[in-house]
Amino acid sequence: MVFPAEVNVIKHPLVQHKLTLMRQAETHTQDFRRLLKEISMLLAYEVTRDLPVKYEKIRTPLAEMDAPVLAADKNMVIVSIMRAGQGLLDGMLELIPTAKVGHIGLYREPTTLTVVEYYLKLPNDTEHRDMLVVDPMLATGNSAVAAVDRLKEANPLSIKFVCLLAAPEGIQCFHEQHPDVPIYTAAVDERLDEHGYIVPGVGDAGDRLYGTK
Ligand SMILES: O=P(O)(O)OC[C@H]1O[C@H](OP(=O)(O)OP(=O)(O)O)[C@H](O)[C@@H]1O
Ligand SMILES: O=c1cc[nH]c(=O)[nH]1
Ligand SMILES: [Mg+2]
Repeated sequence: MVFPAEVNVIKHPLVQHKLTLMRQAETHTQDFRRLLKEISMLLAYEVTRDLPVKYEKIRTPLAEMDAPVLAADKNMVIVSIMRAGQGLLDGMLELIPTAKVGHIGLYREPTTLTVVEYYLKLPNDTEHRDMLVVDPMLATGNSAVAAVDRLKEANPLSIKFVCLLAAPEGIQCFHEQHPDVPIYTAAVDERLDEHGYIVPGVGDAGDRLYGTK
């Protein structure tokens, strides 16, 4: 499984407009969650551009035709990095309802920014599936690297990492460890602050999604 490293920034105006709304400090939980769901559908559209299709004979009201459908033998697994990954997962599943879902529970220890894994549950046929790993934030990159380290053990056909925002530091770290995994993001921000938060960013994605502190 070796692909060239890539960062795909989805510059579509709808994505950028919704991201701006999410960034604003006065945007409350309900709207933040709705906007992330809407953006995740648009990201899903971009990240699935190369899905294979096959042709099946169908009948419209007027004629028969060979029409494209998703090739059933190339189903996907979407893995959410909990907790904030859930905010991307929901929209993706609306667009790709046949995908199976895995969960990996990780949190960033706030002082050292190292990663603690607390949960892992994957479908048992992952080696026959293409995998999308979703988490809104790629900050230091530690969480994404730890997740993909673990998920590679399940030997999926391919892996793509999908986020809302990435910091240059996180992209570099991720590429060093996983040069074969392309990144899809709505924006690459300026930098990390001294607490490892993305600046200008959206703040703490999990807290803003679920109204915690
Ligand atoms: O690139 P990193 O520096 O590792 O930071 C990114 C991680 O931080 C956030 O999760 P958090 O640890 O806050 O957990 P939560 O989703 O449960 O809020 C975010 O959802 C990523 O998983
Ligand atoms: O800016 C950041 C960095 C890590 N996790 C977040 O939720 N936000
Ligand atoms: Mg958080």
